[in-house]
Amino acid sequence: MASSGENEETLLPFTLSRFQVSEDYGFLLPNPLTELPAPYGLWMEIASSLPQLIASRQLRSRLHQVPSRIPGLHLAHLVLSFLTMGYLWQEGEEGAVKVLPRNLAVPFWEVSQRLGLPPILSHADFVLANWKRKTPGRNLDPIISLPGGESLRGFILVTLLVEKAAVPGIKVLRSRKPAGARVTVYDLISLLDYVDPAVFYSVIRIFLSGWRDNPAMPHGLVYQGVSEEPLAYSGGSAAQSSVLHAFDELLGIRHSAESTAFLHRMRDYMPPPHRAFVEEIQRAPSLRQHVLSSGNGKLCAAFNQCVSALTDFRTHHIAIVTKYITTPADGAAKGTGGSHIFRFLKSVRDTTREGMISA
Ligand code: HEM
Repeated sequence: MASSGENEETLLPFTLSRFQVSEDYGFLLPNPLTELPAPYGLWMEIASSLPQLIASRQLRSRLHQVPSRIPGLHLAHLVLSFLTMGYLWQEGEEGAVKVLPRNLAVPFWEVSQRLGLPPILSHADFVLANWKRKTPGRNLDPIISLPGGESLRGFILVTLLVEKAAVPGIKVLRSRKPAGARVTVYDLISLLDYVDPAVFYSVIRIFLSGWRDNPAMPHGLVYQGVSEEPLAYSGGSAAQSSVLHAFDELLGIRHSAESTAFLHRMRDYMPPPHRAFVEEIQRAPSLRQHVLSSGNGKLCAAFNQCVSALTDFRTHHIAIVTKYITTPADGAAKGTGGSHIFRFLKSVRDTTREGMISA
């Protein structure tokens, strides 16, 4: 079923409301709000004393105290990204639209600019910002869902638990002290058994698809009111998670030029502070070099254990991708990010293994 945002736009009637012109108030904003919701209270408080603050020359110092972070932006991006994916893929791959309407595109673009995130659903939305406790201290649930039922919930939560399980490892990166807890990523990934491969392939994969290197949207997407030229962005993928990027950099893993180009492009989909974290580790003095030059056997063994765990994770992940993409697709593998996935995943796994220090 072909439905185009452009056609719908040309059919719209010439009504006042379409142009935000009121029947009763004309160009005036009807019934303007007089209070901002709680997080913006400080702006309101300062604004209501503007003449006094200017007269006493205190305005600048007061404004310097206002936090630059606008609360709620992550939730806004999460919501708009899910709405956008729903809008795009409502009719499946064959019925994708070419234009994102202005009322979604403009706020999504503005919120994305503020956060330094791309205007598409990324791992940062799908997983990092998309969790809540069902009851305080109890089970977790995604905040927003797409079609896919319990399989979608399982997929989001398992990926989230992998992020959580990596926390001791991330702390080591910062403090350089031993973690004291071993990441049980395999056990977590086994929980993917709750995700039905057929549902993943035919439903979840579609809603995570982007509009770059995607035959269903070869020309990208026009963000109406933002750009007349179509824009191309990759879909959501855990390749955008900072965890593996950080561990790769710490252990000095060097992937092939092609894989590195893809993985570095995925860094553009990370929240900028997380990208900066990964880059900081990349710039730090080489741990591998330190271990090598120490001549300490125990240190070498510990280092190799880390590389081996990372290799095993990637081997396990290849088996998962076979189960969830190759098998349901009957051999015609397509990546959620549109890469030649097996060549890529195996190359990344093999170059990880090559990071071992030989005795
Ligand atoms: C149903 C489960 C899963 C499927 C079908 C799947 C699929 C894929 C695919 C197709 C790629 C290639 C890049 C792309 O096309 O975007 C990829 C990459 C990646 N995935 Fe998954 N994935 C799954 C679960 C997970 C989980 C739970 C994690 C853990 C956080 C994860 C971590 C990664 C990472 C880190 C990469 C980048 C390649 C690497 O660094 O080895 N994936 N995945």
